[in-house]
Amino acid sequence: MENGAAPTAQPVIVAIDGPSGTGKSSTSKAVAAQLGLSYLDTGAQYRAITWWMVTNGIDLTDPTAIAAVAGKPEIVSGTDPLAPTITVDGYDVAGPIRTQEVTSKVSAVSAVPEVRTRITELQRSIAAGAEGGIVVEGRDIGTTVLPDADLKIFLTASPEARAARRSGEVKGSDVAATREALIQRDAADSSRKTSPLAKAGDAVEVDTTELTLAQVIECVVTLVEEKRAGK
Ligand SMILES: Nc1ncnc2c1ncn2[C@@H]1O[C@H](COP(=O)(O)OP(=O)(O)O)[C@@H](O)[C@H]1O
Ligand SMILES: Nc1ccn([C@H]2C[C@H](O)[C@@H](COP(=O)(O)OP(=O)(O)O)O2)c(=O)n1
Repeated sequence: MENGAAPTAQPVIVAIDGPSGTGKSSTSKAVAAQLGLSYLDTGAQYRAITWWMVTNGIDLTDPTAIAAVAGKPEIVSGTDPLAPTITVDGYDVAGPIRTQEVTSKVSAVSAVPEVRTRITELQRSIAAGAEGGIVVEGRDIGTTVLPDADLKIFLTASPEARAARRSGEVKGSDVAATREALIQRDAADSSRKTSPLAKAGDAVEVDTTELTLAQVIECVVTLVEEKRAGK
């Protein structure tokens, strides 16, 4: 410190990407809570805009129809990792965005460039406004939304582990069917033209297949602390 001022923790921006069921949400929330950072679930935003389109009867087989209304819904994300929230036009959609119908349609909606431009702008403004720093999780955060993030993590896990985790959340669900649906959604998200699901060249890849959630959290917290210490 040149002028003798006490060192302060710089706001840190952490990008966590990866396919469904790799542990992005649980890890990001816990890391943010532990380190006093904000938290943003970008998948919830794509789910929210999809929910609005379904509710308003938009033809989701027609990208032009989706693009025409992409600017209409007002999506607001609350970034407290202990109580994240999401509303559309003031309506709490935390529950409705997790239905099977929304899950099966979100890849089609999120592939439309006008949707991505709109949601990406929103994500960047939330990250810029997070004074203490933020953990942002999604599919294209390290590659497109926040390419200058201080730390980028790419989580992976075998399709079997991911399907077992997801089925564990829904009573009576079929692991084989869940696995097929996950694989299909990954393929759609990875093959779209605009900012597909991809690992940034400078991201640290963590395979969580054989790790407990606590181990993944510890690993990411250590990586953030090392970054902050300038290692
Ligand atoms: N390493 C892990 N081992 C076992 N279960 C996990 C692990 N990471 C996450 N989970 C569980 O798997 C499910 C999906 O995790 P989630 O964080 O929602 O993944 P994502 O956000 O990548 O889709 C949750 O029920 C979560 O508790
Ligand atoms: N940054 C992001 C985040 C999610 N998406 C899209 C693609 C994903 O299939 C859906 C839903 O994401 P979400 O993270 O909620 O999915 P899971 O809960 O991990 O199954 O949104 C995206 O295109 N870009």
